[in-house]
Formats: sequence, structure tokens, C-alpha cells
Amino acid sequence: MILELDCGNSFIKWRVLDGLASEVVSEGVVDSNLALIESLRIINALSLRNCRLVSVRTDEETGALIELIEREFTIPVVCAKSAREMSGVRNGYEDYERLGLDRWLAMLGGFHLAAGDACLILDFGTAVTADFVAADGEHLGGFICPGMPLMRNQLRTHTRKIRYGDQAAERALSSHVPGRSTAEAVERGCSLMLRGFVLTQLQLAQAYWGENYLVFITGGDAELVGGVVPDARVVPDLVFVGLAMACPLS
Ligand SMILES: Nc1ncnc2c1ncn2[C@@H]1O[C@H](COP(=O)(O)OP(=O)(O)O)[C@@H](O)[C@H]1O
Ligand SMILES: CC(C)(COP(=O)(O)O)[C@@H](O)C(=O)NCCC(=O)O
Ligand SMILES: [K+]
Repeated sequence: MILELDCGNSFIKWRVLDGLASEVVSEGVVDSNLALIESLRIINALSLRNCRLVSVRTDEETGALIELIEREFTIPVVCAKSAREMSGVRNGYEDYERLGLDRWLAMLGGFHLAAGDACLILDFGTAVTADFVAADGEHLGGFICPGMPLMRNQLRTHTRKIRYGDQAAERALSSHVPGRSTAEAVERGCSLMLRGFVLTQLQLAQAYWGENYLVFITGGDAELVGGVVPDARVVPDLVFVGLAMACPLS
């Protein structure tokens, strides 16, 4: 079995594949290294052989997680690395190592799934990112802005009176009409910012490629922009698609 990890700024997304890497045996989202180990320990008949991971955390944090996994399961761990070019995609950053590895892998996955079309890849996590990959594999660049958790927390941290609970937040997003409570006003306001961001990305993609492009949406908060792009492909495991391409296990 293969353990796959996508270590974002807030959460670790994990999944266990069968020996042939063809089926997902188990998967989850955790907020710490220890929670990850606990989630894995309770899987019946777990027999890990390899681990591959991608991380946007510091080298120290990533190193500590790798050590923990090696110690706990005695398996080799491979880590996705930056590249100037891979699987037909050319990294568009001036300094290619600065491009977030989760973005890079989502691009590899998206370009692969697009099978020759240009693509716009949108990732809704702690941060929100947009990346443009032309049909010839050229990465034109992208955008980074705060995601829902950051926008919400900034408002809470820098105002005195924006305070509300998780349940009110959840209820607030049942519609996008002007809010009549703080929770509704903030949740709907931030959600509309994300939706507006998406529409702007679509305009740009259209200016580049007309109608000839695909939109991929991924990340834990992907559902916040559900319906904004009717033709988009929502691919929750897009980073894992790219991870398998960047870290093949023989
Ligand atoms: N099972 C889950 N556990 C935690 N967060 C989740 C879960 N499912 C969806 N989310 C949403 O995902 C968001 C985080 O997205 P994610 O892509 O995991 O971020 P990152 O990669 O930056 O850690 C949270 O704001 C939360 O709303
Ligand atoms: C943009 C990101 C913070 C997104 O991280 P996430 O929200 O998925 O945790 C991450 O890809 C990152 O740290 N990138 C490095 C900076 C860059 O891509 O230019
Ligand atoms: K991510």
C-alpha cells in the first residue's frame, strides 16, 4: 500500500492506495502529525510500503513529518520537488523553486487531465490560487489571494465587534442576499469576493484562449464557488494526481 500526503498550510490531506496504486483504500483530513499517525494506526490490515508527499510547509516541519513516518512505519518517503519542466508543463516563475509545490502538482494534474487543452486551475485552501497553463504546456503565471479562513480571521482579528460562531457561519452561506446579521454579512461578503475572483480569472482565460480551455477546481473550500463555473471540473484530488506523476514509485 502507498501512503500519499498533501501538507497544506492548515491541514494534511492523506490517503492510502492499494499496492497497485489503482484504488483508494482510505483517506482523510487531519490538523496535525500526531492526528495523522492516529488515523493511520486504526486502519485494518494496513501494510504500507511507500510514502510520497508534497508539502508547502517549512523544511523543518516537513523533515519532522518525514522522520515520524519513517520511524512509525519503516518505509521510504519521497517528497515532490520543484522542477523547471515536467510532464509537458513548463514552470513560468522567474525563480521556479519559489512556486508553491501544491500549485505545481495541481498544474501537472490539470494539464494531464486536460489532454491537450489549455487550463485554468483554481485551488481554494488557506490561500486561493489561480494558475494558467497554455495548451503547449507553458505556465503563464498565476495569482495568490487570501482564502476564506484568512479573510474571516483578518476581519475578526482587526475589528472589535465582528464575532460569531461556527454554526452561524454555516447557516449564513445558504444564500447570497445582503446579510442581516454579522455572520451573514461577513460570510456572504467573503464568499462573494471569492466568486468575483473566479469570474475575473475566467475573463482572463477567455482573453488568452477564447472558449478553448478547461477549468479545474480543487481545495477544501472548493464548494464555496460551486456553480460559478458550470462547466468546471471539480477535482478534489488534483494535487494527488500530480503527485503520482511527479513521484512515480517503481
Ligand atoms: N474534513 C475537513 N477538515 C478540515 N477542513 C475542511 C474539511 N473539508 C473541507 N474543509 C475546508 O477546507 C479548508 C482548507 O482547505 P485545504 O485545501 O485543506 O487548505 P490547505 O491546503 O491550505 O491546508 C478549510 O477552510 C475548510 O473550510
Ligand atoms: C500559495 C500557497 C500559500 C498556497 O498554500 P495553501 O493555501 O494550499 O496552504 C502555497 O502554494 C505557497 O506557499 N506558495 C509559495 C509562494 C508562491 O507560490 O509563489
Ligand atoms: K493546498
